[in-house]
Formats: sequence, structure tokens, C-alpha cells
Amino acid sequence: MNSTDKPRRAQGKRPEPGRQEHARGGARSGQRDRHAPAPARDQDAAARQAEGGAYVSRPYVMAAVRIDQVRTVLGEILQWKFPADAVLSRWLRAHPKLGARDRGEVAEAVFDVLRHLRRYRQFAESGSGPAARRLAILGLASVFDKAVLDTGLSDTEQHWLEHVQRIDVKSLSRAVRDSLPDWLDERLAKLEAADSLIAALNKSAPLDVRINPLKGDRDEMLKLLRSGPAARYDPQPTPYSPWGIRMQGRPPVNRWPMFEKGEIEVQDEGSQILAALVAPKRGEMVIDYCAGAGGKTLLLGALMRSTGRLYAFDVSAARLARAKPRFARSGLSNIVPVVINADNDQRVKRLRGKAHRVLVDAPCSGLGTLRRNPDLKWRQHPESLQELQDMQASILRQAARCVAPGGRLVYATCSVLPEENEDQISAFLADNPDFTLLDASNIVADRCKNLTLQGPYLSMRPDLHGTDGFFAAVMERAKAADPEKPAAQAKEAPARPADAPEPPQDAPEEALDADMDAQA
Ligand SMILES: C[S@@+](CC[C@H](N)C(=O)[O-])C[C@H]1O[C@@H](n2cnc3c(N)ncnc32)[C@H](O)[C@@H]1O
Repeated sequence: MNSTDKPRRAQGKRPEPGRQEHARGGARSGQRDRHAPAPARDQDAAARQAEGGAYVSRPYVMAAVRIDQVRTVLGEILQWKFPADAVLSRWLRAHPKLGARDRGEVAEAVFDVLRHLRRYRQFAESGSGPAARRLAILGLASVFDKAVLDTGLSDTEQHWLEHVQRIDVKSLSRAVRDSLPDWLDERLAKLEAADSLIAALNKSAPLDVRINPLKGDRDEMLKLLRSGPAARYDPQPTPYSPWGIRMQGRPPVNRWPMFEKGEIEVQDEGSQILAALVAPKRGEMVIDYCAGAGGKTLLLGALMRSTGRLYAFDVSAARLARAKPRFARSGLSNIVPVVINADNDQRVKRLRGKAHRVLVDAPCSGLGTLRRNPDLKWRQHPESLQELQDMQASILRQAARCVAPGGRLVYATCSVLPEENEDQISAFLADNPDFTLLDASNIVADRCKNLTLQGPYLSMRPDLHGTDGFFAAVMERAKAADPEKPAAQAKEAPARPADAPEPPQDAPEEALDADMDAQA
């Protein structure tokens, strides 16, 4: 197994002590011939549990059932029709009687296989029986202790597992060892300290939450979390973001009262830092051009202290609909969600040259989030990457037109590939000489005291910063007139100085019309 997985196994990924005792007892006593079918009573129990019924205390039933469950979920995911987390969530919803531990074990084994798929597929070429079962066994080997897993395996399978676990992974090529498709291995290899980046992307991530600065303070929230059931997830302040709290394991945050009250939201620290980089001020007009389910919008709105106007644009009505309950929980009243067209949207046109800040959190390969979405390695390919690059350039071009003279455009992705990051910025700046690149480290220095950046970009990596891979660039539009507009019109829409009085607050829907009509 991957040496990096070992500490995780030792840190409580094991079954409950009671179950372990059963496992040891069963394994030691050797009462069952593993080539023989399970006794009828236990087959019934296995069937009941596969249906999501009550947990059966026989360990070999548990391991056998778990192997089948993981194999079933993987069978669907490996068709690559839907994202892995969507398939898994659907399967879990269809098995409501499974306990939290059971769900956790299935999820962990499935994600382990997706992380190590290429290597595991190579291992699964040896041995006998269905390859999908061997993948499930390899995934579960990272979750269960050997003694527990062995109870669900035939002798042949045990020997095969022992054999592949003895293979020195250093003897494998990097693409196989670290389970990357060749095209991605080639691209990642060109990055600085590629090995450490790839190793970090292949680990699972802790969970970051963010406090809602409108509703509370991080120290108080930490105290509250540490004094209740959340203490077992070891809540710690995130190192860079002043709003972040990091927890280990899989805390069921969305069932906690502080989540329901809008006091915390789930958000990776990198995304939190992005809001600090946008640095919106009270009373400004800000556009979150690719708002999606509103993760970044929420923090931007809170940093604006719920004043000014914050447009949440997206082409996907479904994604914006998912943002609405979050907006409601947050207590923000300055957000105006708008479903836009990808091209030539009239409402976007009418906001030309008006916004103080425009954030483009662009659709991207997501390859910086492999810790959470390991299936993206297998779902992306060079052609999809090219399509994304074209889309990113087009969105950036359109969003840039909304930036007021003197205003800022922030472009971000959760990718680590230069094609989606630095190269996009260089091309944009070459075509848009009225924009200048600003130094990200100066902008975030105020809020993110410990963060030292090299170069003008915000470039976060799991191996260096403990966040997802994340990129952002800030560009400022020249204060002079917008070259695309008649001089007189551009003068009518200057960026409002940060210390100017706040404009009156209309209802969001009216605000949209008012802002657009002001220059129509
Ligand atoms: C990376 S996601 C945004 C995530 C979001 N900012 C958040 O924090 O939750 C990219 C979003 O861009 C949207 N999108 C794709 N094409 C677009 C376009 N032409 N204009 C605006 N949004 C677009 C997608 O629907 C998707 O929601």
C-alpha cells in the first residue's frame, strides 16, 4: 500500500473495538474454511446488510458485504457518466439504514480506489475472479485491518493481496505508482517540486469550514466546537485565513446548529483567501461572474457587510438555485442572483464599465482538488482541457467588460495547470493593455498575515499550504476611459471611491434594473 496511507489506518479508520474483537476471534479460531460458502444463516445476514439492514456482528459477513457494496458503487462510478461524489451520494441515499460508520467505510474505500486506480488496475491484472472485486478489496485494504478484511476473502484472494502489498511501489513508473493518466503525468512533471505536489494531491483532505464574519468570531466558534461533540474532529484555526477552521475526519457539519443558523459554511481555505484577494469594500458594486452554488459569493457579501450590490451571475439556473438557501441562511441582503446567457447577455452588456470588482471563478479542470475529487484525473482529458481553456478565455473577456475604470478583475481556478492559470492571464493582458497585473501578496497581506507568496499570483498547493491547489490573479483596469466606449459615457461610471457614502439599498430585484437602467 501507499506508505502515506498507513498513518490514516492507525488513526481510527478501524472498525469499532467490539467488531475488531470479533474479527480477531474469527480469524484466530479458523472456524471457517474460506473456500467454503458462508453458512446459510450468514448469507441471509449478508443479504440483509447489503439491503442496508441492521449490522450483523459476524466480521466475515461485514467484510464480505462491504466488498460487494464497494464493488457495486465502483461499478457505476467507473463508467464515468457522473461525478463520483454524485454516484456515491445517490447510493447512500438508496441505503438509508446504513450507519455512519458503514457509509464512511464504503466512501473511503471507493475514494481510495479512485486515487490509486491505475496502480490498483495493474495489481488487479494478477489474481483470479472479477477484476472489479479485486479493486474493491484493494480499496478496503486501506480502511480495514488485515484481520478484518481477511475474513471476507478466500485463501487465494488473501495470498494475492499479500503478494501485491509486497510489491515495492518505487519499482513502478511514476504514472503507475501515483496513478496518473500519461497526459496528466507529463503536465504535472513540468511543475516545480512535482513529486511532492502529486503525493499531496493523492492524499485525502481535512475539512475546512469558514465562520460567517457577519454572525460571529472565529475564536468563539472554536471554543464552541471544542466544547461539544465536534471536539473529536480536532477543530483548529486555519493557518492563513482569519475565518477558517480545519477539522479532521468527516464531521457531519451540515447537521450542526451553527451551520443551520448560517454561522459556518464549508469552504476550503484557498477559496477563503480568494475573497480576501477580491477585497470588496462596503457599498461597492461587485460581480461574482461564475457564482455557482455561491461559496465565494457568501464571503464577499459578508466582507461588504451586506451593503452595496453583489451580483451572483451564472449560466446554470440549477447551481444558482442551490445557492439560494445558503444566501438565506447567511443573513445577507445585498446579493442579486442572475442567470445569464453564456454569450451576448443583454444584462451583462448593460453593466459594462460599472463594477468595482469582478470575480471570475472560472469553470476549470478542478485538478487542484484531486484530494476531494480524485475521479477528475480520469474524467478529464486533453480535449476537455482545451475546451475549458477556450471557455475560460471567453468568460474572462466578457467579464472584463463589466469592470469600471480603476476597478479590479480577479480570475481564479482550482487548477494547478499553467494552461488554465498563468497562460490565460498572459494572453488576456496581451489583448487588453488597459489592464495591469497587481501583486497578490500586497493585497492579501492585511488579512492573511502568515501567507508569503512568490510572484504576483495567489498560488496555493496542498504540499506547501495544506489547501487545495488554487490559483488567482488580480488585474486593475486603467483609470483612463474604457477604450471600447465613448469617452463621455465612460466618465459617467467611475469606480466609487471606497470612502464615499453608501448608495441607498433597494430590494435586490429592483437594484438589478436600477443599475442596468442607469446606463442603458
Ligand atoms: C468553479 S465553478 C464556480 C464555483 C463558485 N464560485 C463557488 O464558489 O461555489 C464555475 C461556474 O461557472 C459557471 N459558468 C460556466 N460558464 C459560464 C459563463 N459563460 N458565464 C458565467 N458562468 C459560467 C458554471 O455553471 C459554474 O457554476
